This record gives sequence, C-alpha cells and structure tokens, in this order.
Amino acid sequence: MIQFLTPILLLFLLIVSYIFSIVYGNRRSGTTKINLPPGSFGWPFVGESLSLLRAGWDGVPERFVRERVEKHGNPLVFKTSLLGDRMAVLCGPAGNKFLFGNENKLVAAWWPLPVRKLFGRCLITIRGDEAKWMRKMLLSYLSPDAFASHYAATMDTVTRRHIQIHWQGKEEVNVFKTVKLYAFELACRLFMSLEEPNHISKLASLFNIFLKGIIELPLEIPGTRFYSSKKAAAAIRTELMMIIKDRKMALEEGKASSSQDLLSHLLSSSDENGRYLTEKEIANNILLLLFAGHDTSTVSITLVMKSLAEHPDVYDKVLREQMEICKSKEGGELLKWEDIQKMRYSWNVVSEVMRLNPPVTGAFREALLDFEYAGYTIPKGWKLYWSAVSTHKDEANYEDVMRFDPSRFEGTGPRPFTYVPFGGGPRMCLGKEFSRLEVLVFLHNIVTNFKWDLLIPNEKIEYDPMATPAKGLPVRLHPHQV
Ligand code: HEM
Repeated sequence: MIQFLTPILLLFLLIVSYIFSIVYGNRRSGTTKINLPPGSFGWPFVGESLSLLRAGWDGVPERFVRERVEKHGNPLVFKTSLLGDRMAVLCGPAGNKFLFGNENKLVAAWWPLPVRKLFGRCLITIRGDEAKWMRKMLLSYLSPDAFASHYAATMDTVTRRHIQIHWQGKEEVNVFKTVKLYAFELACRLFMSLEEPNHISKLASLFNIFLKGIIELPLEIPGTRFYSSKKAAAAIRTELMMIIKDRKMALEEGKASSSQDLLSHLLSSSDENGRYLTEKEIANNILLLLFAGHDTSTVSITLVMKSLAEHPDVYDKVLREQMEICKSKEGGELLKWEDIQKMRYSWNVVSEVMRLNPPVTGAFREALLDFEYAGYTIPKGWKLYWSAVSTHKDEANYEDVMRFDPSRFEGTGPRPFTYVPFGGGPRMCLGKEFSRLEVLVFLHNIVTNFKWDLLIPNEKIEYDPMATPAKGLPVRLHPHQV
C-alpha cells in the first residue's frame, strides 16, 4: 500500500506534515527528551519514501527494511519518515506479533488519506467496537461456515464459463488482464448476483478510474486523477444504491432470497440489538470488498501460473492432485467444499508463491498512546508499519530463503508470525478463506485444461503497488489432449 503513492502525492503530504511536525514536534521536544528507535527521518520533505518506492519498482521491496536493519544495527525496529508521517517499522515475527496482538490497545488500523477519503465510512476507515461490529456483520457472510455449502459450486460454474470464453481456442493469453476480468466478474456475481455482461463491464470501467485515484494526490481539482476517481466512486455508489434499493424491494415482495448473496445478507441481517447496516454503509463496504477482493486474488493467480510454468515438476504434482479430484466425480459434477479440502499440495504451492511475492507487502497502524517497544519509545500519533515481504524473505526465518519450495508448508509449516500474507490479529484479512477458495477453484480448472509456456521467461515482477509481472505475464497455451 505504501507504494500506492506517487512522488507528487508524497511531496504534498510531506509538505503538509513538515509544517505540522514543526508546530507539533517543537511543542513535544520542548518538554522531555524521548528515546526514539534508531534510524533516520531522511531528507526534509521527502523523508525516505523514495527509497521505499524504488525498492518496489526494482522488484525487491524487502530491500528497504533489510538495508535499514543492517545500517542501524537493530533487527527489531527503526524509525523513518514515509508518506509525510513519522513512522516506526517493526520488523520480523516479533514486530508482527506485537502489532497484531495490540490492536485497539496500543495501536489501531490506519490507512493513508486518499484511501480514507475515497472509501468513506466502511470497515477500514473505522476502529474499536464499531469496527468489531462491522467485521462481524461482513464475516457472517465471508467465513467458511457461511459459504462452504454453496460458494464452491458457484465459483466453479463461473470459472468454467470464463475459461471457455477467454482461454479455450486461444493460443496466447495475457494472464494478468484476463484473470482480472474473471476476479471482478466473480465478485460482482457472488456479492450482488450481477450477471449481465454490460452492467459488469460498466462497473469495471468505473472501477479502473476509481483505482487510479487511490495512488494520487488527494486534490479535488477537475483534471486530477483524484478528482476523476472521486467522481467514479460517486458513480459506483449511485449504481450500488440503485442495486440496493431494487434488492430491498425484491426482498420485501418475496422475489429475492435473504441468502442469495452478500447484498441480500447485509440487507436482512441485524446484530443482537436489532441494528442494521445503513444502505450507505452497505454500498461503501461492497465497494471496499470489490476493491480488496479482486486485485489481490488476480495477483495470486497470476503468480501461481508463473511459478507453475517455471517449475514443471511442481506443475505435474498439482495436476496429479487435481486429476485425482476429477476422477472422484461424475462427469460434469461441480466442485464441492470437500474437494477444496483435498487440494493440500496445491495450497502449499499457492502459499509458497505468496511467501515469495506477497500480494500485499505490508500494512499500517497508528500509535494510540506513547508506548515502549524493544527499549524505545514510540510516540502517540506515530504511524507503524509491518512488512510481510521482508519477514518472508529473511534468512533468519526461512532456510535457503529464495528457493521455491512448497514443502515448507507441510506438517506444522512456518514458525508463528513468520508467514503473514493476510496480516494477523483482529484486523486480519477478512477474505482469506474466500480467496483460498477462489484461487484453488481457478487452479483446478486451469491445470486440468492446459499446460502453458511463458512468452517472456524471467519476466520482472514489479510492486506498484502489488506484485505484478511487468508485461502482465503473456503465456502460450497447450490444451491437454483428451
Ligand atoms: C490473496 C488474496 C488476499 C491477500 C494476500 C490479502 C491480504 C490482506 C492484508 C495483508 C490485509 C491487511 C491486514 C492487516 O492490516 O493486518 C487485508 C485486509 C483486508 N482484506 Fe484481504 N487479502 C486478500 C484477499 C481478500 C479478499 C478476496 C477480500 C474480500 C472478499 C479481502 C478483504 C479484506 C478486507 C475487508 C480487509 C480489511 C480488514 C480490516 O481492516 O478489518 N481480502 N487483506
């Protein structure tokens, strides 16, 4: 998420924060001397943000943390200045454990300004009991208990149709672009029962404009990307509000079922005190889930396909596991939740892909009060950062760290807090199980239909902001002969 911010936005934020830090910082330094972590706030205005961005663009996002740990000689924590904020980076499993374990006590979730402005009131922009309540409402649809019974079959249906239209009969495919279409269509279908292709593609176009503003200067001036993004977000919300109103009426008239999708579920469910989400909260949260859900899964599937092409022995083992599942089913029978549980080796492969290239490289928190960490003081209001990518790529946590080896996930798997692609604690990714299902259903369908070669061997992976092959991973397809 850090890499979302362009240099212009950084400059803007840094100027604002510099002025703020002069006013606020002087007030604090006039009182007592604080024992801050080692590190550097970098250049006036830009801090160390450009080093962080450059590491991502160069495809080595872990470099930012590694270099500073070596330079400042402390493997646990260092201070820096990023995105216009003074920040402490808490490194490795100890830092992850501390941040995940202290949510709502010492720290709370925090996202940069453009994110907060664009998403409005929804799960990621609220904290404390309110956030707990909203998470519970959303999880009652997104937890495995809720979707195990019917999601697998619906996902399988959508995936088969997608493969038939976008992959079969093609010699070459751009994996990232094509899978992105798939993930968006799947989310529209499962969250809101949208199936009409024109409606979905209208929303997808608005969504692409919306996404560009998340990485821009939050200036509401016509012509800027942020302005266009805010307008696109408003247009998406208008669409969503219409869909919500229609559905509300259909539910009242008994023409829709309360369990048909996320939307019906949110409209029909209240908490134990009879409190419902408002229509606006439902629209904002669906916007969030469409955003959080489709790019992350797209990245995972794309990188899994890259790894399988690079490791034919691993591809063969995945294919064998998936063919066993095919053999256990009647011709044409759709996947069930129990089939997903049998995909153990395939999930180890996905996990190893996410270890080496976590789709989300890390996330932020904010200090709710002054507290001590590793012998240093973290002042109230400072931002904190935990890094999945530098934890995953540290020799201290994984032997022969760069070797692709799915067997790391056999048995009890990696040590606690050394594998954190979905974060942890009360703010852990809400869509973990959903994405597991989505990635495995896709993997089942793609390997049982095709083998593929990479058209650009060793294609560079750039983090901007998520791990993406520079050219989108073009591949040549080889359908299995039946
Ligand atoms: C491979 C796929 C995915 C990865 C790697 C991923 C990763 C993450 C990470 C690292 C966080 C931040 C956790 C933290 O701050 O501690 C997060 C939060 C979140 N994710 Fe995911 N995610 C994925 C898929 C999804 C999907 C499919 C959905 C929705 C269906 C989703 C919904 C969310 C939401 C709503 C949050 C915010 C949770 C909160 O603040 O309480 N994610 N995700």
